[in-house]
Formats: sequence, structure tokens, C-alpha cells
Amino acid sequence: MPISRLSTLSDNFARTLRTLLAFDASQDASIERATADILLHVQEQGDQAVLEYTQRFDRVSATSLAALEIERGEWLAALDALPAAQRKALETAAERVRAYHAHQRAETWTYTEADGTVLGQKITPLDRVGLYVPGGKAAYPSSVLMNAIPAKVAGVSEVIMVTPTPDGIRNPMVLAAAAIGGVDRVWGIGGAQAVGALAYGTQTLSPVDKIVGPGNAYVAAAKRRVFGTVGIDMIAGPSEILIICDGTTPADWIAMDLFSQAEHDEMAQAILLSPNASYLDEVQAAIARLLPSMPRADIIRSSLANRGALILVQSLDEACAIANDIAPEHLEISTENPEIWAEKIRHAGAIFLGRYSSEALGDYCAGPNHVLPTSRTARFSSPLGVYDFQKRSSLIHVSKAGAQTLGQVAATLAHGEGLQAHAASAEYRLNSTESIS
Ligand SMILES: NC(=O)c1ccc[n+]([C@@H]2O[C@H](COP(=O)([O-])OP(=O)(O)OC[C@H]3O[C@@H](n4cnc5c(N)ncnc54)[C@H](O)[C@@H]3O)[C@@H](O)[C@H]2O)c1
Ligand SMILES: N[C@H](CO)Cc1c[nH]c[nH+]1
Ligand SMILES: [Zn+2]
Repeated sequence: MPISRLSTLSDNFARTLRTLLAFDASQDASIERATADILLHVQEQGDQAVLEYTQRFDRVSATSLAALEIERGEWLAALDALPAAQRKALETAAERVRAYHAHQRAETWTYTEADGTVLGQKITPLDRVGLYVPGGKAAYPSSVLMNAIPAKVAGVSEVIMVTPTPDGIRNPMVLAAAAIGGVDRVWGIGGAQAVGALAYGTQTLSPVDKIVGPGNAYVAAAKRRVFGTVGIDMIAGPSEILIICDGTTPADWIAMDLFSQAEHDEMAQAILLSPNASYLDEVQAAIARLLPSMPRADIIRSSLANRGALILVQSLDEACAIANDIAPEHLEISTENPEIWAEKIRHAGAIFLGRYSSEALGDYCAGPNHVLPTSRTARFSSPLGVYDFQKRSSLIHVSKAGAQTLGQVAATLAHGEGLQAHAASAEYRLNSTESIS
């Protein structure tokens, strides 16, 4: 099974690791060109461009964009028809995701100074957001919940979901999840054209204020490009898993954890760090043995061959340092006393502690969000959360007494900046004889 074996002791380790990580799919030149082209056409031609790209990439035969809206009746019917076990699992996951995200809700706050001046921060939910739910190579009902629930917990009034329907096939579990998650409208469109439609609006689809959600390299590149016209949450591209293992977790478990992210996409990245060379041999053997039975073996094989690695480290301390450099989307710490190592981790989208916390549980139902920063952006980005759907406005209510002290400070600074109107605006209120409060 071709997967790179690296050792931190080899001379070229740092360079090899960089090459392995360097590939940022959303920056790939051909993907960038194609995405720019698609966005331009959507901006210029609206509905017609979205329709044509959807026909081309998703092989959908609709003749108007309006025909690609999936009506609420269809989601409710999908929910009703869902096998009981699937419905229960979706509802359980939704409940856990809601409970977790309720902790993130920020509230408006104020405080009052001695002279009666009130300062604070007002929290307002966004008006209208677009959720991108991927659907090219797999259907993601779980991503519907992960996107929609924090938006609704934040109080967003209009939640518009887009998701591709390859060959025109509408996934019933995705539609049922839209009903459970409280989505307002659903469109069967995907890729860069869907991001463009949400950002610029078309004749049929009104623009949104912010686009959130994960997607493939085209989606990630499109989100990067429309940022500024709309807000975006982060770059959540092809999935990544980094595992630190002390060598005592069953090798099959770790092999399957690597597969679990590799199976998303040929561009997904799965890496194992261990100080135990014979354990890396065991995991490699487990990969070779288990892979042929996986339905998505081809995707897993490409992902592991192109972007995967089993890396021999000198110590778990060194593994933590490498993890911080990689800043993975998901980090599993599969060791004794994982808390000790977790304390040393500064950059990771989500940290899974202990041998029983498989990353797959976080993907579906642990509660925290599975929309996470990829491509090393965990150095500065956070998981999708309620905070992505809330914005803050500063509140400033200066009392008459406060205007006397603040007015002097402001006027002095304004004169220093040579901005006389600013100074005068503050000074008018000094020792004012006006009786207004
Ligand atoms: N980071 C996260 O939180 C997270 C969560 C779930 C999934 N993911 C990732 O999301 C991705 C989902 O990818 P997907 O492909 O299954 O679905 P997707 O919905 O992201 O992409 C499908 C769309 O890509 C476009 N496309 C495909 N080939 C194209 C081409 N040659 N030119 C232009 N456009 C093209 C099409 O419009 C198609 O509708 C995976 O990489 C997965 O790892 C990430
Ligand atoms: N691992 C993905 C985030 O990178 C999320 C997901 C959804 N379904 C399965 N996995
Ligand atoms: Zn996953």
C-alpha cells in the first residue's frame, strides 16, 4: 500500500513534510482559474449561468433555476418517509448539536461608569445567510445540522441552503435534516456557481449576507473570492486528520480513523505520528488488509498515496510540536493521559482526546461543530459556531458629565491629528449651557 513513511531524523524531513502539506487545494492555479471564470459568468448572467454550470457539472436536466428550488413539502415528505432509526439518529444528533451550541450564544452587555456614561456591545443576528452543504462525492445530512443549528440558535431569520444534487438525485436524509435543522429554503445547486449565486444574487435567488459551510476545492476557492461582497466563515476545504498515537491503540482502529477522513476526497489528508516504529508497521499492515473491503477504496487509496504519511517521531513532545506546525482540522490524541499532550496543542480545529474519541463521533453527534478550518488555517480560525451568525455593534451613551472629561481628551487628540472638526465637535459639548440631557 503506497503511503509515505517518514522519520523526523531524516535529513530532508522538514522539506518533505512541507511538500506534503504545501498543496493548498483552494490555491491550485487551474482550480483558481476555473472558479474565477464561473463566478464572473454568474455575476454577469445570473440564473442562466448557474443553470448551465449545474447541468454541466451535476448532470441535472432542469430548464430554469426556479425548478432547482426544493420545496418545503418535499423535505417534510422526506422526513416522514425516513426509516425510524435514521430519523431518530438525526434528531439525537440535532439535539446534541443544539445543546452544545447554546453555550456559545453571546448576549448584549453594558456597564455604567461613575459619571453615568453607559458603554456596551449589542449583539444582533445576521439577517440572511447561505449554507453550503457539500454533495458531490457524498451526501452530508450531518453538515446540514452543523450549519443550520448554530444559525438558528443565533436567531438568523432567513437560512438559505444550497447543495448539489448530482444526476438530479435529491438525497432524502439531507432534505429531512433541512426540516429538522430549521432551514428556510433549499436549492439543489452546488460548486462555485452556487457560491456565486448566493454572493451576487441572480434573477431568482436574492443575495445573502454571509456564506458558511465546507466544500471541495472549487467551493473553498469561490468563498475566498466572494469574501468582501459577503462574509464567509473560514476556509473549510478537503478534510484532514492528524493522529498522535503512543502505539498502544489497536492498529485497526487507527487505520480506520485515517480512512474515515481519506474517504471524503482524493485531496483529503490523513497523517499518523508515533514514536513507535513497529507500531507504524502494524498500522501500515492494517491499512493494506482493511482497504480492499472499503466501498470507497479508490478515493482512500489516492488520498493516502498523495497526501497521507506515517511519521516516526522521537517523542510525543516532538509529535505535539509537529501537530502545532501542521495545525490540522482534526487532531486525535490516542495515548495514555491525553490531557497532558492536549495542553501542548495550540493549533487544531478540533482535539479528540483518548482512544475512544474517534473523530467520526465528532463528525456526527458529539455536539461540537464539524465545520472546521483546514489547510493550516486553524492557526487563526475557529470551528463554525453561533458567533459566526451574530455580529456586534458598540454602544456608547455619554452622560453630560462624561462629555466634559472625554471631550477634553478627544479634543486634545483631535488637535494633535490636525482634525479641527473632530476637536470642535467634542468642545461644543464642554461646559455646555444647554439644558438637554
Ligand atoms: N472541513 C469541513 O468541515 C468539511 C465537512 C464536510 C465535508 N468536507 C469536505 O467537503 C468536500 C466535499 O466535496 P464534494 O466534491 O463531495 O462536494 P461539493 O459539494 O463540495 O462539490 C461538488 C461541486 O463541485 C463542483 N465541481 C466538481 N468538479 C468540478 C470541475 N471540474 N470544475 C468546476 N466545478 C466542479 C460541481 O459544481 C459540484 O456541484 C470534501 O473535500 C470533504 O472533505 C469538509
Ligand atoms: N469530516 C468532515 C469534516 O471534515 C465532516 C463529515 C460529515 N460527514 C462525515 N464527515
Ligand atoms: Zn468526516
